[in-house]
Amino acid sequence: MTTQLPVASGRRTVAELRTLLRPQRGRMAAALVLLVGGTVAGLVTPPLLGRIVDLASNGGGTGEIVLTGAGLVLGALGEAALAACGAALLAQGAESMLATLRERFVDSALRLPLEQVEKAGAGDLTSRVTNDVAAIAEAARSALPRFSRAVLTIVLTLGGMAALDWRFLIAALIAVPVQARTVRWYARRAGPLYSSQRVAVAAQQHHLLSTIEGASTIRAFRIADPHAARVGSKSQRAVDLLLAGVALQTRFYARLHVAEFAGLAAVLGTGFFLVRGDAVSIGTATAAALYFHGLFSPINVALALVDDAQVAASGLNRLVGVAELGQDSAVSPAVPGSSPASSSPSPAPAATSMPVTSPATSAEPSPSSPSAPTSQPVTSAAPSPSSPPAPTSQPVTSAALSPSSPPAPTSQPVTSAAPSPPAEPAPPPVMVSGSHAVLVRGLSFSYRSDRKVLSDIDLTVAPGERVAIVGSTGAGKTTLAKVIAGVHQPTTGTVSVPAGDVALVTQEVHVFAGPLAEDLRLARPAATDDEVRAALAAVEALAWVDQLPDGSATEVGAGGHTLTAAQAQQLAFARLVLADPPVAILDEATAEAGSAGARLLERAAAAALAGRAAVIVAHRLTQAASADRIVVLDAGRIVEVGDHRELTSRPGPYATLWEAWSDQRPDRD
Ligand SMILES: Nc1ncnc2c1ncn2[C@@H]1O[C@H](COP(=O)(O)OP(=O)(O)OP(=O)(O)O)[C@@H](O)[C@H]1O
Repeated sequence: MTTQLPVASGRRTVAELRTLLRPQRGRMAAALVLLVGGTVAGLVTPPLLGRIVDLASNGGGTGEIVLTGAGLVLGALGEAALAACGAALLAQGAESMLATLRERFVDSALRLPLEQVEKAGAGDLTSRVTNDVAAIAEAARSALPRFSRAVLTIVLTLGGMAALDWRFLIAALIAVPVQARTVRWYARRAGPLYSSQRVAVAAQQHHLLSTIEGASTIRAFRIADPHAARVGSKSQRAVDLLLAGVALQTRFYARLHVAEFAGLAAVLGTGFFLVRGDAVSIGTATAAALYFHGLFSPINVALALVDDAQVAASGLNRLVGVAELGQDSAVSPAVPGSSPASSSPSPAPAATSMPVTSPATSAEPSPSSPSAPTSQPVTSAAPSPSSPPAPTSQPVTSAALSPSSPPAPTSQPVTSAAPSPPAEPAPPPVMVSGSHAVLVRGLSFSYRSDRKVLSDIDLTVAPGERVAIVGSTGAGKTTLAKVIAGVHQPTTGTVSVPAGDVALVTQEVHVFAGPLAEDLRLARPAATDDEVRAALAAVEALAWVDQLPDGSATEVGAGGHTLTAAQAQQLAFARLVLADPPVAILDEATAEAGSAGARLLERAAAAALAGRAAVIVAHRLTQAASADRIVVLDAGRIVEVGDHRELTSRPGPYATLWEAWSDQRPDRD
């Protein structure tokens, strides 16, 4: 089930617009002055035409008529020039505001908790950056200048009518109640309709995208028909709502025409009686009728643009919704305990002395472990609520390594990760005996409330230690890796990665479009050419990279040189080398390739992991055999811990897995 990303309220959006408007104030004020000037220049036309009527009916001189005609031409030219400049300035200002909002949206979207994006589906974000931005851009470019001019024309024309004779203004205002009712009637229906249109289009795009992305799976399982039917029903819903919008607009215009008829009849009738009573000349009555007729177009434009405004406003609310959400989540890592990799939905224990004497199944480092933590006791104080926010580390390492990497956690040495509100007293310091790279305490995790996927996990990984997680399919290996990496938040318990960044490398490696070296620099933008080459050499990729048409400058990714899955995986390892995080999580990173390729990738992984703590989800048990420690998971619980020699020397779950795997292995390496 998908959960749409949030939509901001109208009030929040207006507040956001006000902030965006601040730097554009000068430009917008100049635009307003120009537009008012243009409108006033246009409003001289009806009185001048009325004057020509009077001159003609009273037998005035040709010279005077020509002079009035010249005034008409000047008025038209002035109107055109001033209005064009004003509209251009207004559009520029609006575009600049939109550009800023778009940048903030992208920035926020990249910081969103992955879980939230996954729940909302890719279509939601995509439709916000495509359809919504297009609707707002269109409104900013064309609707806003037209709307501003229309409103100015209406206001100033009504003033012009009053100047001719106040009774013309009263007659013209007869149309207003009908128009006001029409607008209210329309706005009540249009808002919800456009919102549901956007939701329907987002759902349609989401299903379309996921169907295209999963095309090979759909074909393999022969489930094309139900998928096509699902896309069809989503499309039908979007079409129905779009047609409902067209029907609504038609009824809207029909009502407006009634208002126009009533208003014009009233103005002409008033003119007739005023001329008969010698209160005004025929020319003045003509000017009043022309003024009122001149209102048709701007009133229709302004009211019709209510339509565009509704569409743009609903798009704007959706953009601001994400922009604000991203700000919230960007801020949250600074709050003690709320960073992805150091989170705790439940309050941390008051004080814990570690290492805790662990039961046989607790995955503490064994004393014989080659990289056991130092025995020097380290007191690490959990940040108190009043302490300054922990500095957030660059999100570059994790984000660049895998599309499913989480935002980087805080780099503060947080061992206790209670999300205590500021009002609560500071949690007492947690005593940690020995340093650690990853500390998992009492962790449980559920995707759905009715089923625990992980239960009572305690795991400590020492700096530089390599821990392999093994277990049968569905045991919870990937889930544990993702929780440690911060992709998922623990349901209960704590995960802390005190040393700073953690990088997740999965087998779904994304190669970003662009030169290969730039792809690697996503992990470390400041990396020199030599560092990039050294990283490639470390993972044994330099030889084939040098053979590419333009070496490391070769365009790769979508539309560029196609890389094999193994090459893409090597690039992911090279990014890991460049990012140089103290902790790396590998999830089946070498499971893709065939046997020879797998050995190459295993060497690349080993090189990339050198010197850092690693949690490796091991499907090939050779990965487990070479690890410092092996953690065996079964149905979400740790059932066995030890190194390969230890675990194969006695009967147990790992020995059984090893035996079964050794029997199947064709190469027995
Ligand atoms: N996104 C999800 N939503 C709901 N349940 C899930 C989700 N991902 C995994 N699960 C369930 O959680 C359990 C553990 O899955 P997980 O992928 O962590 O196991 P695994 O040991 O990595 O398995 P495998 O070796 O097949 O990858 C399984 O029962 C799986 O069906």
